[in-house]
Amino acid sequence: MLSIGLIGCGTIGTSICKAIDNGTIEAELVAIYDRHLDDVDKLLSTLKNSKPQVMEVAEMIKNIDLLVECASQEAVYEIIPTALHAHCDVMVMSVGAFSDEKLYKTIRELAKENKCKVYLPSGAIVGLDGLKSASAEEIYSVTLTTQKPPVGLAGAPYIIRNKIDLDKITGKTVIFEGSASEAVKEFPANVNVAATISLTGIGFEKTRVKIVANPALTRNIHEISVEGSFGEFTTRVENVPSPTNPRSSYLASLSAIATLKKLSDPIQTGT
Ligand SMILES: NC(=O)C1=CN([C@@H]2O[C@H](COP(=O)(O)OP(=O)(O)OC[C@H]3O[C@@H](n4cnc5c(N)ncnc54)[C@H](OP(=O)(O)O)[C@@H]3O)[C@@H](O)[C@H]2O)C=CC1
Ligand SMILES: O=C([O-])CC(=O)C(=O)O
Repeated sequence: MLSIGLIGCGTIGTSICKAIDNGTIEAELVAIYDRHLDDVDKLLSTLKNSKPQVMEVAEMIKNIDLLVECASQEAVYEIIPTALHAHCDVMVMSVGAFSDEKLYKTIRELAKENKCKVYLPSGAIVGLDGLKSASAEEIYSVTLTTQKPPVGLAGAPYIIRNKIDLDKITGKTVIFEGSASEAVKEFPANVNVAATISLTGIGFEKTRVKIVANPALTRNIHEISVEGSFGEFTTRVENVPSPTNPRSSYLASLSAIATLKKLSDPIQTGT
């Protein structure tokens, strides 16, 4: 059975651990870690069948087949190269880190050298299958429009640097328009999906991102519009925010669980 170690015991990490614990994912949860040890303890107390050890990455990678990152973009720098050196496969949620071309190339090369896989779930968006198919030929444009309630953008470096008072936003307001490359740096915990789209489609510079704060919403909406030699499509998802982290949509947790489930399934659907 697949042995899993997980870094980041917040919203997505907790959902994954529970899905392993209740048998939805066929795997053994061997080790977990978070920089907030009280969050680790809280999670451990909810698990009925799994008894993971609390270990930092250096120790964890000696005991697992697959390392799951659901922590932060900064964690990707710290842990993913280390795990690949140790021949562990990895699943990354903080995909925005890959806008750093040097990091992306290093991880790609390490994965090849060590015969490892790097799994990047679709996360909070729908339509990655179509984009992947379309990328077999020419794609002319890709645009992501993300709308979140103002609280779903709180804490982003762009909001803080530009002193945007989210409490004062009373109507639908465009907060940011630019490349995916800028978007994932300015909103590292809000639009990792822009990175997954960029890696699948036409890259971080050509992918356009618009971020809208909309106080009338209770859901996180992501719309993707793609034009290419295949024709064009638009997808739209209205995501329920995770109760424990309004920035992260619940679908992102489900997508991580689905990716891990797929690893033990002999039949693989979708492109
Ligand atoms: N690909 C996608 O579609 C999506 C990706 N995400 C991303 O996935 C990641 C997890 O999301 P979510 O579970 O909602 O986040 P949470 O904030 O709920 O949980 C993350 C936990 O990991 C901890 N952490 C961060 N960095 C490290 C580190 N270097 N070492 C150990 N622990 C660390 C955090 O601590 P602290 O609070 O101190 O940072 C926090 O306790 C985030 O980066 C998020 O932006 C989220 C939604 C969709
Ligand atoms: O969960 C979402 O709606 C998207 C998100 O936070 C991310 O991509 O970082």
